[in-house]
Amino acid sequence: MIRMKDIIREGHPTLRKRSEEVQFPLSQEDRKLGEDLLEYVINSQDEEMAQKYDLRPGVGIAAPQINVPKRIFALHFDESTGENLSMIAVNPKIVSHSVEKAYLTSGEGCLSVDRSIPGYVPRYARVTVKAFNLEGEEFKMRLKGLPAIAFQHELDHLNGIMFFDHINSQNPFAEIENATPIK
Ligand SMILES: O=CN(O)CCNC(=O)c1cccc(Cl)c1Cl
Ligand code: NI
Repeated sequence: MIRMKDIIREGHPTLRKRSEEVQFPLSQEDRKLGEDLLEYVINSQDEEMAQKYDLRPGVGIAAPQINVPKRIFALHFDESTGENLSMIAVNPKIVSHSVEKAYLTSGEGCLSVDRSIPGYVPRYARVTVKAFNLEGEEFKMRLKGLPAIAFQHELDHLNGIMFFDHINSQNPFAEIENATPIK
Protein backbone atom coordinates (compact mmCIF):
# COMPACT_ATOMS: atom_id res chain seq x y z
CA MET A 1 0.00 0.00 0.00
CA ILE A 2 1.12 3.60 -0.62
CA ARG A 3 2.35 5.38 2.53
CA MET A 4 3.45 8.98 3.10
CA LYS A 5 7.11 7.89 2.72
CA ASP A 6 6.33 7.02 -0.93
CA ILE A 7 5.06 10.53 -1.71
CA ILE A 8 7.62 12.91 -3.19
CA ARG A 9 7.65 16.53 -2.01
CA GLU A 10 8.11 20.00 -3.43
CA GLY A 11 11.56 20.33 -4.97
CA HIS A 12 11.60 16.80 -6.41
CA PRO A 13 12.01 17.24 -10.21
CA THR A 14 9.35 14.64 -11.10
CA LEU A 15 6.67 17.02 -9.77
CA ARG A 16 7.63 19.50 -12.49
CA LYS A 17 7.75 16.98 -15.36
CA ARG A 18 5.07 16.30 -17.95
CA SER A 19 4.01 12.69 -17.28
CA GLU A 20 3.89 10.25 -20.19
CA GLU A 21 0.73 8.76 -21.67
CA VAL A 22 0.35 5.04 -20.95
CA GLN A 23 -0.36 2.48 -23.67
CA PHE A 24 -3.19 -0.05 -23.67
CA PRO A 25 -3.52 -2.86 -22.85
CA LEU A 26 -2.07 -1.80 -19.51
CA SER A 27 0.79 -3.83 -18.09
CA GLN A 28 0.09 -5.58 -14.79
CA GLU A 29 2.35 -2.94 -13.23
CA ASP A 30 0.30 0.00 -14.57
CA ARG A 31 -2.96 -1.68 -13.54
CA LYS A 32 -1.61 -2.15 -10.01
CA LEU A 33 -0.42 1.47 -10.01
CA GLY A 34 -3.96 2.70 -10.70
CA GLU A 35 -5.42 0.42 -8.06
CA ASP A 36 -2.82 1.48 -5.49
CA LEU A 37 -3.55 5.17 -6.15
CA LEU A 38 -7.29 4.72 -5.57
CA GLU A 39 -6.62 2.56 -2.53
CA TYR A 40 -4.50 5.36 -1.03
CA VAL A 41 -7.25 7.94 -1.42
CA ILE A 42 -9.89 5.63 0.07
CA ASN A 43 -7.60 4.63 2.98
CA SER A 44 -6.71 8.28 3.62
CA GLN A 45 -10.40 9.10 4.13
CA ASP A 46 -10.94 6.22 6.55
CA GLU A 47 -10.21 7.45 10.07
CA GLU A 48 -8.92 4.16 11.36
CA MET A 49 -6.66 3.47 8.36
CA ALA A 50 -5.44 7.08 8.19
CA GLN A 51 -4.53 6.99 11.87
CA LYS A 52 -3.06 3.48 11.78
CA TYR A 53 -0.80 4.20 8.79
CA ASP A 54 -0.35 7.95 9.34
CA LEU A 55 -1.91 8.91 6.01
CA ARG A 56 -2.65 12.56 5.12
CA PRO A 57 -6.19 12.72 3.75
CA GLY A 58 -6.82 13.55 0.12
CA VAL A 59 -9.62 13.49 -2.44
CA GLY A 60 -7.18 12.48 -5.15
CA ILE A 61 -3.61 11.48 -5.93
CA ALA A 62 -1.59 11.40 -9.16
CA ALA A 63 1.10 8.90 -10.20
CA PRO A 64 3.90 11.52 -10.37
CA GLN A 65 3.33 12.11 -6.65
CA ILE A 66 4.82 8.67 -5.99
CA ASN A 67 7.57 9.37 -8.50
CA VAL A 68 5.94 7.53 -11.40
CA PRO A 69 5.61 10.06 -14.27
CA LYS A 70 2.66 8.35 -15.96
CA ARG A 71 -0.68 9.95 -16.87
CA ILE A 72 -2.80 8.17 -14.26
CA PHE A 73 -4.62 9.59 -11.23
CA ALA A 74 -7.36 8.56 -8.82
CA LEU A 75 -10.21 10.58 -7.33
CA HIS A 76 -12.57 9.45 -4.59
CA PHE A 77 -15.33 11.27 -2.82
CA ASP A 78 -16.84 9.53 0.14
CA GLU A 79 -20.64 9.58 -0.25
CA SER A 80 -20.71 11.56 3.02
CA THR A 81 -19.24 14.53 1.12
CA GLY A 82 -22.39 14.42 -0.96
CA GLU A 83 -20.41 13.67 -4.13
CA ASN A 84 -20.75 10.21 -5.64
CA LEU A 85 -17.51 9.87 -7.57
CA SER A 86 -14.72 7.32 -7.52
CA MET A 87 -12.40 6.99 -10.49
CA ILE A 88 -9.06 5.86 -11.80
CA ALA A 89 -8.40 8.13 -14.80
CA VAL A 90 -5.85 7.02 -17.42
CA ASN A 91 -4.66 9.54 -20.04
CA PRO A 92 -7.25 12.06 -18.82
CA LYS A 93 -8.13 15.19 -20.82
CA ILE A 94 -10.35 18.24 -20.45
CA VAL A 95 -12.26 18.38 -23.74
CA SER A 96 -14.21 21.57 -22.97
CA HIS A 97 -14.78 23.93 -20.07
CA SER A 98 -16.92 26.81 -18.89
CA VAL A 99 -15.77 30.40 -19.29
CA GLU A 100 -16.85 30.85 -15.70
CA LYS A 101 -14.21 30.10 -13.07
CA ALA A 102 -14.54 28.73 -9.54
CA TYR A 103 -12.31 28.46 -6.51
CA LEU A 104 -12.42 26.87 -3.07
CA THR A 105 -12.74 29.60 -0.46
CA SER A 106 -10.55 27.43 1.81
CA GLY A 107 -7.79 27.30 -0.84
CA GLU A 108 -6.11 24.03 -1.78
CA GLY A 109 -3.58 21.69 -0.25
CA CYS A 110 -1.32 19.00 -1.67
CA LEU A 111 0.29 15.84 -0.29
CA SER A 112 3.48 16.91 -2.06
CA VAL A 113 3.53 20.31 -0.32
CA ASP A 114 4.48 20.22 3.37
CA ARG A 115 3.35 23.74 4.10
CA SER A 116 0.05 25.53 3.88
CA ILE A 117 -0.06 28.10 1.08
CA PRO A 118 -3.03 30.43 1.48
CA GLY A 119 -4.87 31.92 -1.45
CA TYR A 120 -7.58 31.35 -4.02
CA VAL A 121 -6.78 28.87 -6.81
CA PRO A 122 -8.81 29.90 -9.90
CA ARG A 123 -10.07 26.93 -11.89
CA TYR A 124 -12.78 26.26 -14.49
CA ALA A 125 -16.18 26.02 -12.79
CA ARG A 126 -17.36 23.20 -15.07
CA VAL A 127 -15.36 20.78 -17.19
CA THR A 128 -16.19 18.08 -19.71
CA VAL A 129 -13.52 15.42 -19.31
CA LYS A 130 -12.49 12.25 -21.09
CA ALA A 131 -10.30 9.44 -19.75
CA PHE A 132 -9.81 5.70 -19.96
CA ASN A 133 -10.44 3.21 -17.17
CA LEU A 134 -8.06 0.36 -16.37
CA GLU A 135 -9.82 -1.85 -18.96
CA GLY A 136 -9.08 0.70 -21.68
CA GLU A 137 -12.70 1.82 -22.02
CA GLU A 138 -13.06 5.53 -22.69
CA PHE A 139 -15.48 7.46 -20.50
CA LYS A 140 -16.65 11.06 -20.69
CA MET A 141 -18.06 13.08 -17.82
CA ARG A 142 -19.22 16.57 -17.04
CA LEU A 143 -17.99 17.77 -13.63
CA LYS A 144 -18.75 20.81 -11.52
CA GLY A 145 -18.11 21.82 -7.91
CA LEU A 146 -15.39 20.10 -5.90
CA PRO A 147 -15.06 17.16 -8.32
CA ALA A 148 -14.30 19.61 -11.15
CA ILE A 149 -11.73 21.41 -8.96
CA ALA A 150 -10.08 18.18 -7.86
CA PHE A 151 -9.93 16.80 -11.41
CA GLN A 152 -8.06 19.95 -12.47
CA HIS A 153 -5.71 19.70 -9.45
CA GLU A 154 -4.81 16.13 -10.45
CA LEU A 155 -4.52 16.87 -14.17
CA ASP A 156 -2.16 19.71 -13.26
CA HIS A 157 0.09 17.16 -11.53
CA LEU A 158 0.38 15.25 -14.83
CA ASN A 159 1.57 18.49 -16.44
CA GLY A 160 4.07 19.47 -13.74
CA ILE A 161 1.84 22.22 -12.35
CA MET A 162 1.33 22.76 -8.60
CA PHE A 163 -1.80 24.42 -7.15
CA PHE A 164 0.13 27.41 -5.85
CA ASP A 165 1.28 28.25 -9.39
CA HIS A 166 -2.24 29.62 -9.90
CA ILE A 167 -2.37 31.84 -6.78
CA ASN A 168 -2.12 35.60 -7.36
CA SER A 169 1.29 36.40 -5.87
CA GLN A 170 0.46 40.12 -5.53
CA ASN A 171 -2.71 39.40 -3.56
CA PRO A 172 -3.53 35.72 -2.91
CA PHE A 173 -7.11 36.60 -2.00
CA ALA A 174 -7.72 39.04 -4.83
CA GLU A 175 -11.19 38.79 -6.29
CA ILE A 176 -11.21 36.50 -9.30
CA GLU A 177 -13.14 37.81 -12.32
CA ASN A 178 -16.25 35.84 -13.31
CA ALA A 179 -15.67 33.24 -10.59
CA THR A 180 -17.94 31.46 -8.12
CA PRO A 181 -16.59 30.75 -4.62
CA ILE A 182 -17.07 27.17 -3.46
CA LYS A 183 -17.40 26.75 0.31
O1 LIG B 1 -3.04 15.80 -5.69
C1 LIG B 1 -3.72 15.42 -4.70
N1 LIG B 1 -3.35 15.70 -3.46
O2 LIG B 1 -2.23 16.39 -3.30
C2 LIG B 1 -4.10 15.22 -2.30
C3 LIG B 1 -4.21 16.25 -1.19
N2 LIG B 1 -4.98 17.40 -1.62
C4 LIG B 1 -6.33 17.34 -1.69
O3 LIG B 1 -6.95 16.34 -1.49
C5 LIG B 1 -6.99 18.61 -2.03
C6 LIG B 1 -7.26 19.55 -1.05
C7 LIG B 1 -7.90 20.73 -1.39
C8 LIG B 1 -8.28 21.00 -2.69
C9 LIG B 1 -8.02 20.05 -3.66
CL1 LIG B 1 -8.48 20.35 -5.27
C10 LIG B 1 -7.37 18.86 -3.33
CL2 LIG B 1 -6.99 17.69 -4.56
NI1 NI C 1 -1.76 17.48 -5.09
